[in-house]
Amino acid sequence: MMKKIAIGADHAGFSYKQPIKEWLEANGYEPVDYGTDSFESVDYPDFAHPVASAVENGEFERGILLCGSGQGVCMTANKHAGIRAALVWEKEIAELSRQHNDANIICLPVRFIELEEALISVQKFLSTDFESGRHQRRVGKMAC
Ligand SMILES: O=C(CO)[C@H](O)[C@H](O)[C@H](O)COP(=O)(O)O
Repeated sequence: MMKKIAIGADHAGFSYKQPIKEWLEANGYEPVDYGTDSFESVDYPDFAHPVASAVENGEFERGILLCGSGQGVCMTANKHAGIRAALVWEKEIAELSRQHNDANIICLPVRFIELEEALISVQKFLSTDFESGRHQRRVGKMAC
């Protein structure tokens, strides 16, 4: 199931969507693209909600969201009860978001991260396991 990855962006995240899709395909993943498809100004919740819903309902194990700062898509995705969306700006944060937080969506700030760092972060996000143990207890306390 992990092989299918949901990906979505607003206009500010659009420029990294294609390179990330190409990296996913080159590394054995199957990206499913929820848009947007141009630099025309759009509203990030219109793309973050569908990706979050698809991960939440089990269609995908992981998702990738892109916007200018990463904040808008992250805040939107985290409105979904089954989502743990992580704002990631470098690879170690990506690893920690998996090891400690069992993140199921990575949110990348395309206006503030180099493409190479974004790609390495995606790689870490997809290949790092949750450590469980004390972290499972904490993740279990997230819901309110
Ligand atoms: O949600 C955001 C910021 O909280 C994202 O970074 C958006 O991509 C950004 O707000 C878009 O800004 P723009 O001036 O409309 O291009």
